Amino acid sequence: MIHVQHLTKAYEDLRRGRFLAVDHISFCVQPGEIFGLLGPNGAGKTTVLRILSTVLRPSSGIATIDGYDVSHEPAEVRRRIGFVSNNTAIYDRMTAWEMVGYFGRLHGMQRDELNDRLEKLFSQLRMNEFRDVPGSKMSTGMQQKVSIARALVHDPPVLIFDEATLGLDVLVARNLLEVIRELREAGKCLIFSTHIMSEVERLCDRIAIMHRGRILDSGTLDELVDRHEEQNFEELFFSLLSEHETAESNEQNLMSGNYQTTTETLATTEVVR
Ligand SMILES: Nc1ncnc2c1ncn2[C@@H]1O[C@H](COP(=O)(O)OP(=O)(O)OP(=O)(O)O)[C@@H](O)[C@H]1O
Repeated sequence: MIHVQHLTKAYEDLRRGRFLAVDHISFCVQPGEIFGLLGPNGAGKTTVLRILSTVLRPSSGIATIDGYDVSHEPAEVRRRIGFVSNNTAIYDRMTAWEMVGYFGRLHGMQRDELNDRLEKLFSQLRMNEFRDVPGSKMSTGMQQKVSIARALVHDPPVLIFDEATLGLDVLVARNLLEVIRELREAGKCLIFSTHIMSEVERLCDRIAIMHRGRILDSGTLDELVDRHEEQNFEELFFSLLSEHETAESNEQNLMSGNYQTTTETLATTEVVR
């Protein structure tokens, strides 16, 4: 359903010059699967998700959703995706019902079809008790549900969650993860970015660990832990990041003739940790 091949996004800024925010990454996600992108701030997760949702154009590489290319067929891609972030951008004066309906109309849904869909969504997401509450009076949990309903209103097969639990209290975040699991059961294809390890551990079928634009490794939780012979996921995560940083600094040192072996540098890293 989602296919990404050698995807790259280059940026330029005053401090770093030209650099790759996304550096030749590849992965696929199937229907009925939750794929987690895990990485620290600046890893490139949002950039990948913005490319998938057609907001940004890649510098090179290919990304398709249901066979449609994000660069060449953006309208077809947008019909097939829903995007949820932590920025709910709820309109103060619209009620929950009006807001989700408004997005349905933007997707070209006709009145009868839209009403049926809203009834279904509001009961599925348990939103009926606040269907007439305006945005200005909604709790954070209500706002987050509206933003999910808005992303689901046109019944897309693919859902993209970008740090969607950021800033939510524990209970609301837990409910959101529950909704995501239900969407998987309904056969949706889900991609979920976070910097919180426990979320991917609890939720994701497969995980890609991202750092400085690259996917360092990907697989199921068990595959990752086995492959790297680490005690647990946390150890594995930090050791992958530190190996990558060592390799990068060795590359730079090599240029300046100040080369250290990976083992030597890693040993130093262990002590620092
Ligand atoms: N428009 C831009 N111009 C230049 N650099 C950018 C731009 N947008 C993002 N970046 C840089 O690209 C890198 C990846 O950013 P991105 O937002 O994708 O990371 P992230 O993994 O989502 O992290 P975060 O959780 O902090 O958003 C970062 O180094 C960021 O500073």
